[in-house]
Amino acid sequence: MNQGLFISIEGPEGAGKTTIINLLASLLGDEGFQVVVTREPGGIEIAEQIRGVILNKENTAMDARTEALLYAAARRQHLVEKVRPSLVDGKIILCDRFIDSSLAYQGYARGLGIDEVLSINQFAIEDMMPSLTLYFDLDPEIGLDRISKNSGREVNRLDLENLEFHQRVREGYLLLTERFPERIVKIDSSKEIEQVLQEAREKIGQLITKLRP
Ligand SMILES: Nc1ncnc2c1ncn2[C@@H]1O[C@H](COP(=O)(O)OP(=O)(O)OP(=O)(O)O)[C@@H](O)[C@H]1O
Ligand SMILES: Cc1cn([C@H]2C[C@H](O)[C@@H](COP(=O)(O)O)O2)c(=O)[nH]c1=O
Repeated sequence: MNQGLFISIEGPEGAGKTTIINLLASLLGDEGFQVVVTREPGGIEIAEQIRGVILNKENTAMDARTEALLYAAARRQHLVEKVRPSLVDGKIILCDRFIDSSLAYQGYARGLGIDEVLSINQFAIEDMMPSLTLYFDLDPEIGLDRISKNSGREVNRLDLENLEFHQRVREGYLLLTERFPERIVKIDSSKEIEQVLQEAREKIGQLITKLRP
């Protein structure tokens, strides 16, 4: 039985996902909620190993379908080992990226097809979807500029794709917000961090009343 709350946070590179997740976790923790911060691909040992393979800059020969399958495999393991048990324990899970990243990056931007990528992911996740997805919308030029100034962040294989690719990622996300309006909420992440945080906290608000400690 799921008693917690599964929330995914999505958006292009540099949209502010990690920044806002950490601030949200701190806010919600102060309010007495048990919060798990995690990420995809990764979050547990096996999935972090898969992350290493996918994002390795040397792996330039990686086929798009191989890439999609590796993301789905990492997702499966992470779900089984971390997301599901945390939900059963009644925790709020803030997950930095989930299935919509695969739909936007592999399905749309790589051109594999949103429905094709959805179908391999349905095998991986069965029926485990987030109750809410916060999509941080940002012009990729601004996002790439932000991460280029963040010297602590390692550049990965996906970052090295050209601007057109990152623009398609954004288009893909925008299509997803139209397709799944009951789940995905769009937030303008070109605003100041405090404003983005406040909006994200408000969107989570209605859902967490039942978990209030
Ligand atoms: N609203 C904002 N306005 C200006 N700068 C921001 C904002 N949000 C985050 N930043 C800065 O942008 C950079 C990228 O932020 P962050 O790492 O949170 O993005 P991200 O979406 O997690 O990126 P990625 O998915 O590419 O790792 C950081 O240096 C962060 O301080
Ligand atoms: C889950 C997932 C991720 N990606 C891409 C998106 C980013 O370019 C990297 C992850 O790096 P981050 O700094 O942790 O955001 O992987 C993807 O293409 N497909 C996916 O399913």
